[in-house]
Amino acid sequence: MTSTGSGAAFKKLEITDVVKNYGSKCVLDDIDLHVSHGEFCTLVGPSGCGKSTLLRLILGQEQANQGSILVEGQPAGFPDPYRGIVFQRYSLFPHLSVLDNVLLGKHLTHQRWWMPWRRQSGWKEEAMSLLERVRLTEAAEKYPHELSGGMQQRAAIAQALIMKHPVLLMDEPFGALDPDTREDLQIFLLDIWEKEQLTIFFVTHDLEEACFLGSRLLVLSQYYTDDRGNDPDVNRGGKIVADHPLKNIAGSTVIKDQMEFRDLIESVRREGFNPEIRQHVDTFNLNHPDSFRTLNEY
Ligand SMILES: Nc1ncnc2c1ncn2[C@@H]1O[C@H](COP(=O)(O)OP(=O)(O)OP(=O)(O)O)[C@@H](O)[C@H]1O
Repeated sequence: MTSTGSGAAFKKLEITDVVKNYGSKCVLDDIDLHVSHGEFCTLVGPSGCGKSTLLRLILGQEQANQGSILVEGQPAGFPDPYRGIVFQRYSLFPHLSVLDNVLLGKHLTHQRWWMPWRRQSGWKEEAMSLLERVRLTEAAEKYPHELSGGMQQRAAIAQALIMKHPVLLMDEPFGALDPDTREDLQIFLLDIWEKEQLTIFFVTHDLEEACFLGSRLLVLSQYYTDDRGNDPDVNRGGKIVADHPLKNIAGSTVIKDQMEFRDLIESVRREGFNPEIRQHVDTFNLNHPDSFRTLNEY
């Protein structure tokens, strides 16, 4: 794609009729989705429904078999500074200090092979200010193994933020953390999302986390029916079966105790997680204005 470089304002990601197969197995079956600047999309679904695959397609790490993924109207192509990713683990290099880990992306994108490994003026200040933002100033010269899991993920977020990727993709970034650290980082991420006006695509197994963090909740599932009927042998890939606009309140977890919030979690569970309950494609509750479904021919 034609990149406008990191830090550019992002307007729209358009996914249309996307199909992804691995061999004869259909993993994603006709995905249609538009994501606009500033949305915080959380993506949930049963194991194996294709969440990480969808993230890899958006990143450009893999290519769809059919359909198109456009970023600013250009084919998503291969990974570029437009899209950054934070994984559950292993985003940090163990032999680099926290500061050097944060600076790594700068070196890789700006340095040439004939240049010595040298920080350019301003980079260190920028990295230190981000480390302050993620509350890791004291840990700047430490190595990843000297940090707790929560600190490592905060460092990984700083590593992604320094690149100013217009779209931040996060694959279970808090999945390995204890509940308190996880909630702490949820609040932290909401705060950064709001202040930096990021566009985030966040995969999680935790429905509470998805309902709490997102401005938009997407449910991807292989448990649905269509005109092919209920035959379990039908090679059914994941589809977006629900798309809910959400109202999140940055900085407050009070919403987690409210009945409406608990009800939403239960309805999401029914919509996509129970193989015994299968909606027909015609009844999907895609009630977000940027969600739509093109018709399949079976
Ligand atoms: N490179 C690959 N080659 C073959 N099959 C793959 C490959 N990557 C994923 N798959 C298969 O595609 C399906 C979807 O995998 P994916 O990891 O995207 O699901 P997921 O929803 O993220 O799962 P989980 O919630 O368990 O992490 C799985 O059946 C998986 O085995």
